[in-house]
Amino acid sequence: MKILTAQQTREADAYTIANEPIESIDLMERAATKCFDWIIKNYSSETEFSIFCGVGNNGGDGLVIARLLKQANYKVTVFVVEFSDNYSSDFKTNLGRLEKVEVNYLNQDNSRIVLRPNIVVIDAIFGSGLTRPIDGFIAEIVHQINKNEIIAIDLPSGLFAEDNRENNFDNIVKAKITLTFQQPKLAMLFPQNYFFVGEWIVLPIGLHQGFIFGLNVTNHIVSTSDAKSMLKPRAKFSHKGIFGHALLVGGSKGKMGAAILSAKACLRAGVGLLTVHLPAQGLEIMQTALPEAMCSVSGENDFIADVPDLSMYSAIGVGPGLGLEKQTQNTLKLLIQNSNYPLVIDADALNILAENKTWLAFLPSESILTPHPKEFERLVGKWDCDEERLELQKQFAIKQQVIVVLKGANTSIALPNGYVYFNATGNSGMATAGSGDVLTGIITSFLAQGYSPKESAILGVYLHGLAGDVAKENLTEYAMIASDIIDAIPKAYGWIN
Ligand SMILES: NC(=O)C1=CN([C@@H]2O[C@H](COP(=O)(O)OP(=O)(O)OC[C@H]3O[C@@H](n4cnc5c(N)ncnc54)[C@H](O)[C@@H]3O)[C@@H](O)[C@H]2O)[C@@H](O)CC1
Ligand SMILES: [K+]
Repeated sequence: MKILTAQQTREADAYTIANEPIESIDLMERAATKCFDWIIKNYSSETEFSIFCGVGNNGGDGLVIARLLKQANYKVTVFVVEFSDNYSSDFKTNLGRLEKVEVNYLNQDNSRIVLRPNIVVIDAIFGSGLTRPIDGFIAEIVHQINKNEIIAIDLPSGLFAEDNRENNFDNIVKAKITLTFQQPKLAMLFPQNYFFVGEWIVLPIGLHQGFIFGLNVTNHIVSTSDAKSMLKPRAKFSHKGIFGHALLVGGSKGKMGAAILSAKACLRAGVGLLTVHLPAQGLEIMQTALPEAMCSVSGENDFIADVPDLSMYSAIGVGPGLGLEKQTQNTLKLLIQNSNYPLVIDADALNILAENKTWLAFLPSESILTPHPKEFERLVGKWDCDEERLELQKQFAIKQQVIVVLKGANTSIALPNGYVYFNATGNSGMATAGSGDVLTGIITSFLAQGYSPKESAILGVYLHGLAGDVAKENLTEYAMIASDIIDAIPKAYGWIN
């Protein structure tokens, strides 16, 4: 699904109004009704709401929500934040439609409000029309409402939809929930903005699909239907050769577990055959833990010191538990030089690359690198904010012609053409030892099965997160461990299909 900029959203709104049988005022009614439906499902009729409305169309949404909540017998008070006397036309119309609701006007001379702590605030001061950071009396209002529980409409007021580098972070609404129209905004996907956005929920409002289809957009979010359309059916008369033969290179003394987790995930994700190349001491451990995996044994006992014959594999993943021994580093160099197709590179393999940056130029194109933020920093240096981090990620992917999977909440996947896909599955329970090894196994599995590198990265990250969500449901995000994510892969496949 495309992530439109605020400007593109305005164009899509305008195009929809011009080309569909819907008036602007009715589109507002539709959008606000979606919010109302969500609110009444999640808040009991005892709840008291104070709705803070600007005088643009975001405020117009707030007025419609006020009317609908009042009609449903909720206690509602409206505060109009008069930042201008130029009310939008749909705002005016909806102010006229509001009946039996107390309306208070706040402005430069009168910005004092008294809010009891149990009141739930609906924030409809600014949406995508914000043009400069909030200041003055509006900032004072924001500070006051931030003490209460807040549901933000479209965007938390004060947050720009894309780039907040020039913003004043003291004057932004801190929502618990953001009900956003049609698609998440880029800023909502940055960890730094979680503090303001809270959980976001997308409410489709039926913007013109043909128009959106034609837009050139670099940022995307992976939806369930995107994942579903990528997943290939398994033909009835299949044999294991059809689903590829993966090679995983990993493991060293004390770190065999990482290789096992990766190998097990690779098999669970559906590869036909798997060989693990590991140090001699790992042979018995692997064969006992995972009888389904074949083993290729390196000459050294404690670490990997040579590259096996690569001719029979359809994909290679390297890194889990690899260690940083000098001979292992040389092995990685040889692997990069000798592989004719993209590699999946993770963990210690990334750390070795960070120490030997000249090797980056020799990576097979479309190789998939899966760093967490610290590993990515070792590759590209420090950044000041999430916007800058995204820029570094894109530039790295374009320059090296690789796919960069930057792990975290909303893992982002940058492609060699500069396009970025954000993932929305997963939870904080996945911040646990071995979770990354599991991801490497899954992505390598998809590559081996014949998925393109782009599909392997996107689908791999999606399935990994979804399996994490299954595990959370069964075990809570406090108690789940990486093996649980592997065990949850079958059910996660069921959720996609
Ligand atoms: N047909 C549509 O266009 C739809 C729009 N919708 C709503 O409309 C919103 C966008 O509405 P608008 O474009 O009217 O924009 P907003 O309602 O976000 O606010 C726009 C006004 O705020 C002023 N402003 C911006 N930053 C300011 C600041 N820091 N201090 C003081 N004034 C400032 C602008 O000059 C402008 O007059 C969306 O976020 C969404 O909530 C929805 O109703 C769905 C349909
Ligand atoms: K808002």
